[in-house]
Amino acid sequence: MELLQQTIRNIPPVAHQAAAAVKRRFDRLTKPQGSLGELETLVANYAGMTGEQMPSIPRKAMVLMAGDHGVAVHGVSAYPQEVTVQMVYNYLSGGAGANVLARHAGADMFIVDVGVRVDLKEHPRIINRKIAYGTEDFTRGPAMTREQAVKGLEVGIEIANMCIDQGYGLFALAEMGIGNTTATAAIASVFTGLSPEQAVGRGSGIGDGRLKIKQQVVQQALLVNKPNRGDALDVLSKIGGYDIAGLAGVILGGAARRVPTVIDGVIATGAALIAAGLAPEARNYMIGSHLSAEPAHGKMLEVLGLRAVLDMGMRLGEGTGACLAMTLLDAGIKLLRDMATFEEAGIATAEPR
Ligand SMILES: O=C(O)c1ccc[n+]([C@@H]2O[C@H](COP(=O)([O-])O)[C@@H](O)[C@H]2O)c1
Ligand SMILES: Cc1cc2nc[nH]c2cc1C
Repeated sequence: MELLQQTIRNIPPVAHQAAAAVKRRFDRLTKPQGSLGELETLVANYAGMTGEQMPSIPRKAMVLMAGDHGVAVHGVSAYPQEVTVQMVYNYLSGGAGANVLARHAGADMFIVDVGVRVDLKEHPRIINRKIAYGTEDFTRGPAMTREQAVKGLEVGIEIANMCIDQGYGLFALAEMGIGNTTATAAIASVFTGLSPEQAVGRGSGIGDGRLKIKQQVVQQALLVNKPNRGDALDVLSKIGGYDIAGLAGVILGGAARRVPTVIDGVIATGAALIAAGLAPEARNYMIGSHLSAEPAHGKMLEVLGLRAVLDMGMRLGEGTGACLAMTLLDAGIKLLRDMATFEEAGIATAEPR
């Protein structure tokens, strides 16, 4: 609890001067003013987070939190629960979508077991921080205890600190957990006011029958647990997951040391809602990536004040959208640093209006 509280207290305000300096430089570059659109905003916001007026390409860490969800017993996923652990081995061998796009973005992957249902085989690349063998079924009571939720958050903070100590300057959130879109829909319903029917989507690709069950499951979870939206730790412990807790911790740990986090899809955004509930200032260190196909995602981003930079119908999770967004941020930083100014190129500036 101490690490969590201290981390929250340490989150600094953003450096508005650095963001303003970036905007001024974009206006001096050889292009019509504002013509790089949201790419300019992305880099300016990033500069406000890090405090650098002339940011360099950051070293990138993708933190993938894997955990199982007790609610999976209700058949709310299109895939069996074993897929969580099977995909963890796929990440370790480098063959998942997450691995391909992390390599594409130049990000190193940190694969963390925070709550997978079984013991994993020894592997040099797995970071074992297992808190429990999956969450409890939250239609019958809380998914975890408050203490376990704090532990999950502190795992994320610890991993963030370890990465920052190693020189990483940007995080991408990534997760794997069969059933985690059900937990996320419940969290989304609490923080956005969407009804369970509106918040629940097809996740990994369920049909109409499972969709109906998933809606009932979320409704039941809210009825049984009565999560208090004013207490994010209450929400996380009752209807969250270890993967979500760990990711919320990464956001907080990064924010406390001015390291921004690219959020990824609907589950990572659920973690972002938890982080923002615990520390509203943490929102200033979040970067949106894509708009997931899950129906609640747009509203969740809106509540957080985040903008999705991509809208491609993606719904894989695993940090795949966050990786693509990181490549856009890199492109923006390169433009800021490498384009010529009007003065350097001897090009006439705009006519007065
Ligand atoms: O990131 C998203 O927006 C997203 C949307 C739908 C599914 N997923 C992934 O699919 C898994 C959860 O789907 P489900 O149907 O088991 O809840 C989990 O491992 C997520 O990484 C991810
Ligand atoms: C194969 C597979 C990969 C995933 N990655 C994230 N969620 C997933 C769900 C499945 C089923």
